Amino acid sequence: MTDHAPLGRLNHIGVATPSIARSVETYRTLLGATAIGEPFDLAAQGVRVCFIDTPNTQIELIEPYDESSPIAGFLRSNPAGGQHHLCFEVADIHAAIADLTAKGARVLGEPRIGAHGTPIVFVHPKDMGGVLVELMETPLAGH
Ligand SMILES: CC[C@@H](C(=O)O)C(=O)SCCNC(=O)CCNC(=O)[C@H](O)C(C)(C)COP(=O)(O)OP(=O)(O)OC[C@H]1O[C@@H](n2cnc3c(N)ncnc32)[C@H](O)[C@@H]1OP(=O)(O)O
Ligand SMILES: [Co+2]
Repeated sequence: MTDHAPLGRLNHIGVATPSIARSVETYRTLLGATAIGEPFDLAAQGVRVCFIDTPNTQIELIEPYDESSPIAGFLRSNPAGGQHHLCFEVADIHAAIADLTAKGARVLGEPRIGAHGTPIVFVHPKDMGGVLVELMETPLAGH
C-alpha cells in the first residue's frame, strides 16, 4: 500500500436539481451569480449540466437526462435537489484509483470522460463519510 495522497484542487461542487433553469434563477437573484454557462447534455453520464463560475471553484448544476440517471435516483430521495458531490482534481486518475482501492475504498466503475473533457471516476459515499467524491484527472493538479 502507498501513502500517496491523491487530493488536489477542489474543481467543482455538484448540485442536483429538478430544474437547471430554476436553479440558475436562484443563484442569479439570491447570490448575484453572473458567470453562468449554457446548459448542455452529457447523455453518457445521464445528466444535463450547467456550470456557474465562482472566484475559486465552480458550481455544477446537474439535472437528470432520463429516468436511468443517477440524479433521478437522488431526486427521488431528495425531491427539491441538493448538494450531490465534491470533485477534486488528481494528476493521475489510475494512480489515484489504485491507491484508494488498496486502502479499501470502493471506486465506482472505470474512468469516463466528464464535463470538462477529462477522465473522471467516483468514490462511494459510504467510504467517504457520506460524501460522494468525484476525482477528475487534470495534468496540473496540485500545482
Ligand atoms: C456532469 C458529468 C460529471 C462531471 O463531469 O462532473 C458528473 O458529475 S455526473 C454526476 C452524476 N453521476 C454520478 O453520481 C455517478 C456516481 N454515482 C453513483 O454511482 C450512484 O449514484 C451511487 C453514489 C452509487 C448511489 O447509487 P445507489 O446506491 O443506487 O443509490 P441509493 O439511493 O440506493 O443510495 C445508496 C446510499 O447512498 C446514499 N447516497 C446516494 N447518493 C448519494 C450522494 N450523492 N451523496 C451522499 N450519499 C448518497 C444514499 O443516501 C443511500 O444511503 P442509505 O440510505 O444510508 O443506504
Ligand atoms: Co461532477
